[in-house]
Amino acid sequence: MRINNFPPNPQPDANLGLHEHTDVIATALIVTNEVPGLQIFKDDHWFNVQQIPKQQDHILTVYRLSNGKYKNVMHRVTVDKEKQRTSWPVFVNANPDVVLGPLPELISGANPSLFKPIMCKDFKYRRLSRFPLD
Ligand SMILES: O=C(O)CCC(=O)C(=O)O
Ligand SMILES: [Fe+2]
Repeated sequence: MRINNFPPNPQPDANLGLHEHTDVIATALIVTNEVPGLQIFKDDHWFNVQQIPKQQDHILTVYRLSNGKYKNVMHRVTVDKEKQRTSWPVFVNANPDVVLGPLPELISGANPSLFKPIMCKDFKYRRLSRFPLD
């Protein structure tokens, strides 16, 4: 779990709390203090994620498992002009000793594998170290 704190900022040109990124892990459950700010990138636009009271946002990082069909969600956080925003993302990691690769049932002659299998711990290390991946 991580705790993010985004103090308010009235300056419109300094309103980015967390730069655009994708998460490394399998799933992130994000609990917030219900101050909006999370945005996702889709079709060349940033969209505000609607806050559903007492619910969690769900970001799935299944790019490799789905052989590229489902993309990791690019997201960022903006800060509010007046209200402090706090979020508690709970990152659900894959088993480090499991091999991560496209699900075999998704691979065919017409849909060849885009990724080499890699141990989850090696994948996480390479992503966090910004080393190249296929
Ligand atoms: O605060 C949020 O809603 C998202 C935080 C986030 O993307 C992260 O900590 O990786
Ligand atoms: Fe994130």
